[in-house]
Amino acid sequence: MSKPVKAAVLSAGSWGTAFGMVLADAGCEVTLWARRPEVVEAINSTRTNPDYFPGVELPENVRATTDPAEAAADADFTVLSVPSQTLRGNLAEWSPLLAPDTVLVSLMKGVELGSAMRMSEVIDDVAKVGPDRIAVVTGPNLAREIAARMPAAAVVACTDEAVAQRLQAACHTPYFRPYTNTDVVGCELGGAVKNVIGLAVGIADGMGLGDNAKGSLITRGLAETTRLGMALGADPLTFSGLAGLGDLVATCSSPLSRNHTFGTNLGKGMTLQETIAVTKQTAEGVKSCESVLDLARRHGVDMPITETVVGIVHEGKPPVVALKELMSRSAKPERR
Ligand SMILES: NC(=O)C1=CN([C@@H]2O[C@H](COP(=O)(O)OP(=O)(O)OC[C@H]3O[C@@H](n4cnc5c(N)ncnc54)[C@H](O)[C@@H]3O)[C@@H](O)[C@H]2O)C=CC1
Ligand SMILES: O=C(CO)COP(=O)(O)O
Repeated sequence: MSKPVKAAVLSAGSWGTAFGMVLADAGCEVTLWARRPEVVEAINSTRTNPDYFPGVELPENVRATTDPAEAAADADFTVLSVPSQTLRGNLAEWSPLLAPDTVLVSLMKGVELGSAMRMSEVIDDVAKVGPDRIAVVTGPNLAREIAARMPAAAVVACTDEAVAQRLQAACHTPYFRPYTNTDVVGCELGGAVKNVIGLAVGIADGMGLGDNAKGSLITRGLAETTRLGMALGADPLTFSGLAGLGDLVATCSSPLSRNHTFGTNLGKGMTLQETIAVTKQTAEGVKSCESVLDLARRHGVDMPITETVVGIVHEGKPPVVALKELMSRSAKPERR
């Protein structure tokens, strides 16, 4: 019998815990790293992570530790699931602990502030493992639904297709169907920018602008995501796949999405501080809207919806004023 695949998942937040369950259900031996001892204790003694998924039983082959070295030892896959803006610091600490041939897997959907790097670029910058040992999991994967083993498809992307196939096999379950893709740039941008568009749609929903507005924002949001992707060398077809349209539709239609909910609260008139105070988990678009806009400007790409979100979230622009500005931009052909 062949040895079971080992996976370390750093850390045990919402998506880390749910994806750890997927890996375990697919037959991997999974070790979750959590910062807080009480989370580790709960996982190991009650088989639940009550802060994130109360009442959901974790599979037998998931255990937890507060020691990142213990989690990372011998791992075939080292899955990274921290907020995008803390990844660089976290990985700098973890890099010396990584198993020699481990594949680093990013679950994160963000762009780093300051450097405007995608998560796989930050990983390579810090861990220096090369793109063939860095993979990305993305797509319409709201963690709470996955933890309830509700069906979803996903994309596992790596420049080395054989590595993507190994990861695909390691996370394929009856309820989680991963497809491979070698367009890492497109897959990561799809995930990061959909959080920004999710904020925009949430704001529109909060303002009561209706479903035509939602359909328009989703479509024009995808258009600006595709423009950015093409400027960065992505395959435009990636954006009509799970990492693009699929994820965008799930986020923009679900009350489970933190980005969508964050936007809805702003659109209803909450201040930024009030909205941050009621948001318990990571809403990546709040910070990444600025880094996505930075990336777009570096490449001369026009992203009006992203710019509007930055105006509302970071510059205190009232949503009604931002909407008026967005609608009164000069008329254009749909494709250019
Ligand atoms: N929750 C979801 O449905 C999905 C989330 N994602 C992405 O996964 C990534 C992680 O998000 P979630 O798990 O949802 O967020 P979360 O807020 O539920 O969990 C974040 C985890 O990181 C830990 N953490 C926070 N600050 C840290 C620091 N400074 N150092 C080390 N650990 C720290 C927290 O303790 C927590 O375990 C994000 O990039 C998100 O966009 C992607 C797909 C689905
Ligand atoms: O990325 C996600 C679903 O695929 C989760 O979206 P939120 O981060 O907005 O909750």
